[in-house]
Amino acid sequence: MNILDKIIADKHKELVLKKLVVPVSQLEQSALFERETVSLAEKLRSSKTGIIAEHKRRSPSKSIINQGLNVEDVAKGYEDAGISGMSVLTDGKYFGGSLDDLLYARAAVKMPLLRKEFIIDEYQLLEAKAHGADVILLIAAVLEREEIKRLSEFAKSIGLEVLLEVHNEEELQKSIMPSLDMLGVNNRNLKTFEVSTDISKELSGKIPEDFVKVSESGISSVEAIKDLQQFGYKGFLIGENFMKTNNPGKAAAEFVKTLNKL
Ligand SMILES: O=P(O)(O)OC[C@@H](O)[C@@H](O)c1c[nH]c2ccccc12
Repeated sequence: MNILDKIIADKHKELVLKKLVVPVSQLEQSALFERETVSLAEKLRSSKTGIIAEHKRRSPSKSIINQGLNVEDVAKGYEDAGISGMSVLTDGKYFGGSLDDLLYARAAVKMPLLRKEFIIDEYQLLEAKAHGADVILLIAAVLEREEIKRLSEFAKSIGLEVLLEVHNEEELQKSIMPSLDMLGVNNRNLKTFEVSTDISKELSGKIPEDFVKVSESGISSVEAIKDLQQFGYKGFLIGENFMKTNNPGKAAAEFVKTLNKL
């Protein structure tokens, strides 16, 4: 079984247990459930730099990235860096994250927050909303077209934006539908962990204009961004490059500054 299949199998188990402990009614009672969300797509459309910085403690491909930071400090640092939004990994087993991370980030900042999770069920969308997310991720590699449709429409109905992630043309073609806001191309193949921005370039022309294009993973230089901007990308999801430092906010601020100068 590849890692992605393993993660999804675990997610199914985790969800059965979670639903026993926290019923939907409880999620809907969260004060955050009524919160008006902020649009990441709009921020990206109007930004010159379009950085979405991620909070990621560890990953299956790199093991430990940074375990010693406080998520609120990271969130504030990112916000002060003038980026467009933040991605918060909430998977515990493989990425060392939690819904509490999302909640603490929400309490610390106003910018759009993406719940970075392996979404397979509406319940996780209610959780995202109840913990202060503005945007959710759907991964085409693990969802059928009908599931993408159902989940994205549900997300939109509770005010969440949708970033759909693909890794190849087949995933892209099966996923295009009006209930998506942003289309992300993951430069990391989640099955083999190989990283190359070539895939973002290859797929760029096949993404319809109405979606904001996001290039995800393996980005560590401003030159790579300048290059991807030529292919129409407006958003750039960066994790490790900032998280591996002891001050991700500062690293992001310097990155944005250099990018603005180019
Ligand atoms: O740390 P990187 O290489 O900058 O990548 C960030 C982000 O794109 C990556 O964490 C990611 C992209 N899609 C995902 C899906 C699940 C988990 C993680 C991811």
